[in-house]
Amino acid sequence: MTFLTVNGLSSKYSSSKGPVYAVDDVDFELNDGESMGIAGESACGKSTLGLSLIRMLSGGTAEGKILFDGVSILDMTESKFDDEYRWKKISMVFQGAMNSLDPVFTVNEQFVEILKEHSFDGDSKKLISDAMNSVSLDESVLKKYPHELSGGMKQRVIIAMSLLLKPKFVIADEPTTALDVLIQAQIINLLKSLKKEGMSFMLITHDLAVLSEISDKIGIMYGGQMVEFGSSEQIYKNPKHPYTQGLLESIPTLKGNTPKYIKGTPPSLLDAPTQCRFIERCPLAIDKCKELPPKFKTETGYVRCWLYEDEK
Ligand SMILES: Nc1ncnc2c1ncn2[C@@H]1O[C@H](COP(=O)(O)OP(=O)(O)OP(=O)(O)O)[C@@H](O)[C@H]1O
Repeated sequence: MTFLTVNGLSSKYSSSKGPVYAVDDVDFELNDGESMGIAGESACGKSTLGLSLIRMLSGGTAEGKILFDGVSILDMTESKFDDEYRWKKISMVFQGAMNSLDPVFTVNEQFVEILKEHSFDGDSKKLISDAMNSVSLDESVLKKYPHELSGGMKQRVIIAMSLLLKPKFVIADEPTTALDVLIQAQIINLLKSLKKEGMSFMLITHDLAVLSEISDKIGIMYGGQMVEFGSSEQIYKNPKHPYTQGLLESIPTLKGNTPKYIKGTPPSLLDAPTQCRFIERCPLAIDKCKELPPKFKTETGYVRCWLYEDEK
């Protein structure tokens, strides 16, 4: 069963230079138990997509359709969304959040504070203990202050906080960035085991290699658009968009192949898209690319590239 349907999602910020088109006309679907990876270069709209889903765009607005278990969450009042959805059904691990744990409170005090904010009046000890267990942290950690924890432990605490109210869907924005590779692997394994228990993730990262482990589906973002969406198997084995191909070729391999890089820089998001966003950097660009490509259907999703027009 599909639990998340996103259709024509566009999110804008206002800035002194005019609107920033951070997410433009994004579509995707996720079924129960499925997880999704979002990859793309810096500033291509990945975090904005996640923030749109949890309705936490500061200084921004989102339009389009987001159906969560069949209910349109963009049409709902803020108080209904806050009471029933945010943190309870959909939660988010914010980018760099492990550095924002409050240094003067113990881990337990920070958990209790979250529950207070949600006016939780049930068995808070059990809820906190469940969250700690789900991230394999010993309960002795609850008495510690953030400075007494390693980076990996802090990140687990942050993930435990996002799981506290037992959400179905967790958006994890760069949860492994700034961690060493062994700790990165631990965090990915943790997400994998939570996924086995039925939780769905949206894992946002620059790093396509990290996604392969837990994503059933992958969305590749470029210049605010999801330029390709499909099953992770298809994206890895048969990437269609020249940007996806370039991104995959830029992953270093142990075989010693020199990783390629994509020349040039991404477009400014201050201009609304009128042509293919990748045209300036695309080795396969044709005249038609001066028109904005629609989403062409692929075996498992879609690609925004004129090269696939005839495969409609
Ligand atoms: N609050 C804001 N106000 C104005 N512009 C913003 C705001 N937040 C983000 N942006 C702009 O929106 C665009 C997309 O940013 P976003 O953080 O979503 O990208 P990202 O792909 O997550 O980047 P990174 O990988 O570096 O985290 C960028 O141009 C950014 O400068």
